[in-house]
Amino acid sequence: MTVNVGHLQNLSIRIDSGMFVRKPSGSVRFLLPISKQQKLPPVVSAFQQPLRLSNRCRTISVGASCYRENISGLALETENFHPFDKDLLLKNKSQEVQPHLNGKCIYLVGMMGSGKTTIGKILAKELSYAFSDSDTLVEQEVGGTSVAEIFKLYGEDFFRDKETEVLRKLSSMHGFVISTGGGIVVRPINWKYMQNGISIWLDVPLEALAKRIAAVGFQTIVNSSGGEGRCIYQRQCQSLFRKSCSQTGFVRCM
Ligand SMILES: Nc1ncnc2c1ncn2[C@@H]1O[C@H](COP(=O)(O)OP(=O)(O)O)[C@@H](O)[C@H]1O
Ligand SMILES: O=C(O)C1=C[C@@H](OP(=O)(O)O)[C@@H](O)[C@H](O)C1
Repeated sequence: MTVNVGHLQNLSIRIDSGMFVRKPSGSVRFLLPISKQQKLPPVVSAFQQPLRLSNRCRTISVGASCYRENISGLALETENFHPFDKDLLLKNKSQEVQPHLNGKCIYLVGMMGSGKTTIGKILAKELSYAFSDSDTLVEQEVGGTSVAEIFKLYGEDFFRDKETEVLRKLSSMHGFVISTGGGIVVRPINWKYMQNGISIWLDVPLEALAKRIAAVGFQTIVNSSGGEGRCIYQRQCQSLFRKSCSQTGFVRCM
C-alpha cells in the first residue's frame, strides 16, 4: 500500500508509512520503507535537491531549513532544525497518513522499554484507532493470568503459541494500534500476520533501553539473571528486528 503525501512539505514522494521521531540531538527523523519492487521516481524535495530512494529504508527530514544526505545514504539529517514537540509531530504526521491507512492495523515492535505502549497510545488517539497490547490480549486468552505467571506456570513456548494466536485474530481486524511484546519477532509466523498491517520498529539504543528498564525496574521475564544475560538476549532480539526489517519492510524508527 502506498500513500501519496506529495503535498507534505511539497515532497513528491510516495511512502508506505512513516513516522517522525525526534533524535536526542534535536533533529527529527522521518522514516519510511521502500519495498524492493517499488520503482519510485527520484524525489525532488521542497529544497529542489533530487533524492534517489534506492534503499529499502530511508530517513528523510521534513520541515527543516536544509539537510544533507549522509554517506551511507540511509539517513538524512537536518541542520538548523527548529525542534518540534514530538507529540505535535506525531499528531501532524498521523493526520497526514490517517486517510490513507484504510484502517490497517499498526504494529509497534521493539525491545522491552522501547516505548511501544507510550507511543502506541498517542498514535491511537491521533488516528482515532483503538489501542491494544498483545501481552494483555494473551493474558485475556489465559483467563487473566499475568504474563509472568504464564511463563512460570506454562513456559515460554505456551506463551509464544498464545501470542501467535492473538496475532492471527488481529490480522483480520482493522483500526488498531498494537503494542507487541518484545519477543514477538522470534517467530517468523508472527511476521506473516503483522504484514496484514503496518509494522513500525522502535529501534532504541540498548544503552537507553537499559536506563529505562532500570528506571522502572521491569521484571525481566525472559532472563531473570538481568544484567549481562539480559543484554545478550536484547542483542539477539535486535538482530532479529534488523533481519525482519530487511525481509518484511518494517518501518524503522530510530
Ligand atoms: N521516547 C522516550 N523517551 C524516554 N523515555 C521513554 C520514551 N518512551 C517511553 N519511555 C519510558 O520508557 C519506559 C517504557 O515505555 P513503554 O512505552 O512501557 O515501553 P514498552 O511498551 O516498549 O515496553 C516507560 O517508563 C516510559 O515512560
Ligand atoms: O522480550 C520478551 O520476550 C518479552 C517482552 C514482554 O513484552 P514488553 O516488551 O512489552 O515488555 C512480554 O511479551 C514478555 O515478557 C516477553
